[in-house]
Amino acid sequence: MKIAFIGGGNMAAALIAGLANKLTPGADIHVVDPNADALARLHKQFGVTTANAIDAPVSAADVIVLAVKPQSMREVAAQLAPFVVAARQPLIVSIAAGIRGADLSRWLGGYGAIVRCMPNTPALIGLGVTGMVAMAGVGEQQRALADDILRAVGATVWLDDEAKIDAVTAVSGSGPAYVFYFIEAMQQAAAELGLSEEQGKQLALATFNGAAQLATRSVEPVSLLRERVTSKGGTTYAALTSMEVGGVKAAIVKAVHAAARRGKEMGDELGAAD
Ligand SMILES: NC(=O)C1=CN([C@@H]2O[C@H](COP(=O)(O)OP(=O)(O)OC[C@H]3O[C@@H](n4cnc5c(N)ncnc54)[C@H](OP(=O)(O)O)[C@@H]3O)[C@@H](O)[C@H]2O)C=CC1
Ligand SMILES: O=C(O)[C@@H]1CCC=N1
Repeated sequence: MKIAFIGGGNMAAALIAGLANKLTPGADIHVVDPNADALARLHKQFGVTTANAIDAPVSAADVIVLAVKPQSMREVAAQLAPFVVAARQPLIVSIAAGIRGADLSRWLGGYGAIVRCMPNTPALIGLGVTGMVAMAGVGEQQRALADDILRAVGATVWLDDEAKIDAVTAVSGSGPAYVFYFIEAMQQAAAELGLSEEQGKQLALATFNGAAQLATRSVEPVSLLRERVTSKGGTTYAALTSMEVGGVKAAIVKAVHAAARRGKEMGDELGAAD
């Protein structure tokens, strides 16, 4: 299977790391990006072929992954349109936040074989999760192909309604950043309490890994697992009370809503009719 990536930045690199020489040989992955350093790194690491502008190997691809910034998508789609027409019905996979399938299809000259995906960066180590929705022009085989690609880098969750992808973006697309933010806060507190940087890192990361695994493997709700840590009048109670007083949970819920709103807003702004 030949896969072309338009855009070879952070998220493309995470996906390529999971796919190259696993689902398909590195040499069957072609990456287009104006940034020569990014291309050199990807070529060296994974053996992918590269180009600084859309070229013939893109037309030869079975799957074209659009991994540029949402703000670049319209221009890139216009550049890509003649190559898609020349090709044999490739599957287009867009990972851009906000960009709606109908807008992308219009920019591609009415091309409809588009799957809209929202992966996340743990794809880099095969532990990603991707929300996906197929546009009406996607056949069963292409839908299965999209699923194979994203399952090579983690789990997939199919949606029946494209509007829900803004929620996926807010929860799991952006989600790793919230987790890293929480880990940073734990590490800062560890340092303030006199632990070394290394000790704080080890304790915070092992706690996140352990708690996430416990929650994943447990049949019980996460709230019950939380209660089991919280002894009456004890240390966890003191911490959680402080978080409640500080409005931490409400702030997190509000933040996730802000991300979802931003996704919709980007769709409105960037997809506005020509
Ligand atoms: N980062 C994440 O966690 C996630 C990102 N996404 C989505 O993935 C997409 C890419 O994000 P991310 O990887 O973070 O962004 P990056 O900025 O890291 O990557 C985008 C890349 O596209 C390149 N580029 C710009 N214009 C073109 C062009 N005309 N043709 C080919 N390549 C071009 C950029 O080059 P240059 O830097 O020189 O402009 C850059 O290397 C976005 O749409 C984002 O919404 C989705 C899920 C998660
Ligand atoms: O921040 C963003 O817009 C992208 C989409 C999800 C994660 N990063």
